[in-house]
Amino acid sequence: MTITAVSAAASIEGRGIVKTFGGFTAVDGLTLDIRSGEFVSLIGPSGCGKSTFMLMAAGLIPTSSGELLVNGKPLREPLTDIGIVFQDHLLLEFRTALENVMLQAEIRGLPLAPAKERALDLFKKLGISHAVDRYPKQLSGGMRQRVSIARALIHDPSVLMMDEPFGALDAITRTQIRHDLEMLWLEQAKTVVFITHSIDEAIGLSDRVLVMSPTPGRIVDEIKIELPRPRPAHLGDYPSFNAYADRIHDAFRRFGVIKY
Ligand SMILES: Nc1ncnc2c1ncn2[C@@H]1O[C@H](COP(=O)(O)OP(=O)(O)OP(=O)(O)O)[C@@H](O)[C@H]1O
Repeated sequence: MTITAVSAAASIEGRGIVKTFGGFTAVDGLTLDIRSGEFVSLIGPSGCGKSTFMLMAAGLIPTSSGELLVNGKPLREPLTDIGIVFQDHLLLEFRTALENVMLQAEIRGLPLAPAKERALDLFKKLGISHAVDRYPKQLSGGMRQRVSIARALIHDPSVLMMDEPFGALDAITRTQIRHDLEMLWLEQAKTVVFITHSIDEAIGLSDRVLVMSPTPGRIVDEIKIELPRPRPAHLGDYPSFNAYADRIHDAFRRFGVIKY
């Protein structure tokens, strides 16, 4: 099985990023460095500007001030070398799982035979080979998100952005899909920006967790996660997991997001 060569993973830097909508400041002076090939989670309360940051970092909406650099170059237009997974799978109901993934290849004008080979390989690695010819309504929520991940990776992008991709899934499915994503990332070495409300998910997946304040969003803590990979389903097996989780809870307590 051949897989298209892995493109170099991109670095993303934000320097004093501010985003206002009318008179409302959604993101306020966000500074961060996401290194090439790093898995970084942004965790923060609802409405703190996580998705807004992601859309800016993807070049889909402009910053109000501050600068975003991708591979050291100012970001001036939408990134194309990127795959995005949202909480909603956004699959076309009239296309099969494989056809949904191939749509990305078709739109990008990729040679279809190698793209199909890569799609089938991704389906296999994501444990959904049996579902290639099924339509979205014939898939479980977890399977649909796996198809969304395959669609985001079919063109071998250097950045994968994921906005609460597992937010609508049950806890058991989340535990397995988290592992599958980690294994895929270990193999494919993309830069991943992962937005989540889940402390387990952030610690279970990330090299670094960036904790955001309530609105207007700023980074208030940065936690390097030094747990071996692949990480277990039960993260509490590591005493340091509890220390990382406490630190995130403490940040939210400081800002009154958690009151007990
Ligand atoms: N296009 C827009 N126009 C006006 N306000 C907006 C717009 N987009 C986002 N906002 C506001 O900016 C703030 C941040 O929104 P954003 O969706 O980035 O938060 P979030 O942290 O991703 O939230 P959640 O975790 O609930 O998804 C919110 O108050 C939201 O209402």
